[in-house]
Amino acid sequence: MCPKVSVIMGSVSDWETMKETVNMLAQFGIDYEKKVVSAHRMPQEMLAHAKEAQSSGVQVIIAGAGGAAHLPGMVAANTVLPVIGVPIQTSTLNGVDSLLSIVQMPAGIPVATTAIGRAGAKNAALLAVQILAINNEQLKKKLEDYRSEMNKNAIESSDKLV
Ligand SMILES: Nc1c(C(=O)O)ncn1[C@@H]1O[C@H](COP(=O)(O)O)[C@@H](O)[C@H]1O
Repeated sequence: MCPKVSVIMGSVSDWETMKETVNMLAQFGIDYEKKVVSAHRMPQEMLAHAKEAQSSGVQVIIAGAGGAAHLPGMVAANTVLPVIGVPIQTSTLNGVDSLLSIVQMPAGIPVATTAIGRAGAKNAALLAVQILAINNEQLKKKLEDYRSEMNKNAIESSDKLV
């Protein structure tokens, strides 16, 4: 199966966070690929990845990066596929550096930016699923079931207030 979502990250050190993304994609039965691709350390490979994604059947790219997080923006500049950026939490500046590097794109080249860290990594997957579900009723139903389950758990969580 060719991957529908390409999950890339600037370094193997981002994997702990980006695992949340692939786990959520797997939960929805989405075919994905995962790769280390760095705009800084692998500029030629990054360019090739962005340029070839669409023709290889990818529909959404999720890019996690920390610090001077140029990867999502540089990938977005080289494809018209939707790009979702995940700011990795950093030890020096808590991920605010990553967030600001990803979110402040100039008009014309959007990157859909999530929250910092693991919650953002999870939401990146959910947003990708929502994009894929636009033309997929089965996937839409899975998203509705996921929301219902979350709603039920939240309501029942009051019982834990003892
Ligand atoms: N932000 C980028 C890019 C990029 O944007 O191209 N390449 C690596 N990195 C980030 O550098 C941080 C530290 O990486 P190392 O742990 O490998 O030194 C990682 O969070 C990675 O995403």
